[in-house]
Amino acid sequence: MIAAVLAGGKSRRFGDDKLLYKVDGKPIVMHTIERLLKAENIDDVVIVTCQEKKEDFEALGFRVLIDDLLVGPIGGIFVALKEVGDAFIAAGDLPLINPKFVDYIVERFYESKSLACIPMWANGYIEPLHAVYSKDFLPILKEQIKKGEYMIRKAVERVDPCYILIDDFPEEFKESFFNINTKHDLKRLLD
Ligand SMILES: Nc1nc2c(ncn2[C@@H]2O[C@H](COP(=O)(O)OP(=O)(O)OP(=O)(O)O)[C@@H](O)[C@H]2O)c(=O)[nH]1
Ligand SMILES: [Mg+2]
Repeated sequence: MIAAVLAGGKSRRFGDDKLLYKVDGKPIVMHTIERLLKAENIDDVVIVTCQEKKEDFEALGFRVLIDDLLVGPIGGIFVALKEVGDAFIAAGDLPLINPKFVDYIVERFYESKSLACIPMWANGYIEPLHAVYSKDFLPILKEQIKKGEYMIRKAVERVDPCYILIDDFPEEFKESFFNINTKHDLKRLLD
């Protein structure tokens, strides 16, 4: 399966582009990508970003898809599924993403034959940017975007996804969802 890394955000909370910010000599997004490529079920990575940042991300050596919808992550998912079919969707700012957890989610997706396989916390909060989606989810996404409804949760609730209960997993798996939003979050990464 292809992993599509969403990289079209504005990093408003971070300041400059958080995905290109270097930690241990590597852009944060490369930490995410290298971990994704360690997953046995992931064959390759594509990066989904906006036109202006195309060259910056191509320089990392991966295929870049252009998201010109400008509607947030839901647009990135739409572009990814349209171009590559079924995909593991990952936010670019997940430098501790766990390859074993990625493999597990992909396996559950194949077994369940659902339109999406999405991790969920005990309180019902979902992690839609660390999840697998089927290309058959495209018509739903299209309708939602057309309506101006950009919350991924709303699209997901229209189908019967396979939810993966995160709290059933050991602590090390939960780190997989650690994402960088502010410069302060870098501290935890360097610990
Ligand atoms: N392709 C694409 N990716 C997006 C879009 N909006 C956000 N993302 C990505 O989705 C991931 C999670 O988004 P956020 O954590 O909110 O990142 P952000 O929007 O850059 O940051 P803030 O401006 O601080 O909210 C990041 O990897 C973003 O680059 C979009 O419109 N298109
Ligand atoms: Mg955002």
